[in-house]
Amino acid sequence: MVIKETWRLHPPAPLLVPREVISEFEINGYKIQPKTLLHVNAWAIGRDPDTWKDPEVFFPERFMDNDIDAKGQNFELLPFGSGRRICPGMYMGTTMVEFGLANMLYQFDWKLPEGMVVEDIDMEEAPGLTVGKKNELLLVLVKY
Ligand code: HEM
Repeated sequence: MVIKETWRLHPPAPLLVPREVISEFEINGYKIQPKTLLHVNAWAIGRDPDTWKDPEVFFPERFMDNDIDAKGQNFELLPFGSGRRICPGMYMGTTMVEFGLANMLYQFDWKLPEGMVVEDIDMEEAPGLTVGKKNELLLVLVKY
C-alpha cells in the first residue's frame, strides 16, 4: 500500500512514453487525427480529485478496501503504463522496490534529523522523462 501510494503521487515516468495515434478517434468532443503524438499524464491522473479523496495527502490506507493495483488494468494508477506497450520490467521493478524498502526497514530504524518534522521533508521532483527527487533525502539511520 505504501509503494502504491508513492507511485500514485510520484510516478517515476510521469508522462509514460508517448504514443502515436494510428486511426482517428474522438474523445471529450475532440477529434484526434492519425500521427498525433499522445502523452498520458499519469502524474495528473494520480492527483485527480474526481478519482482520489484528498489526492495531495499521502494515505496508503486508501488502498485497503479496494483491489486497485499497478498492473495496467486500473487506469487510475498507471506507473507502468498499460496495454500492448506496458512496461515489460513491471514485476522486476516492483520486486526491486519491495526488496529495497524491506531491506532498509529491516536493517535500520529511520529518524528525522534533530529539529525536523515530517512536514519539512522535501518531496520536490527533478523534471525529466523519468523523475527522481530534486534534493537529497535527509534522514538519520540507526542500526538495530
Ligand atoms: C519501478 C520501476 C519501473 C517503472 C515505474 C517503469 C515504468 C515504465 C513505463 C511507464 C513505461 C512505458 C509504458 C507505456 O507507455 O505504457 C515503461 C516501458 C518500458 N520499461 Fe519500464 N519501468 C520500471 C522498471 C523497468 C525495468 C526493471 C525494466 C527492464 C529490466 C524496464 C524496461 C522497460 C522497457 C523495455 C520498456 C519499453 C516497452 C515498450 O515500449 O514496448 N522497466 N516502463
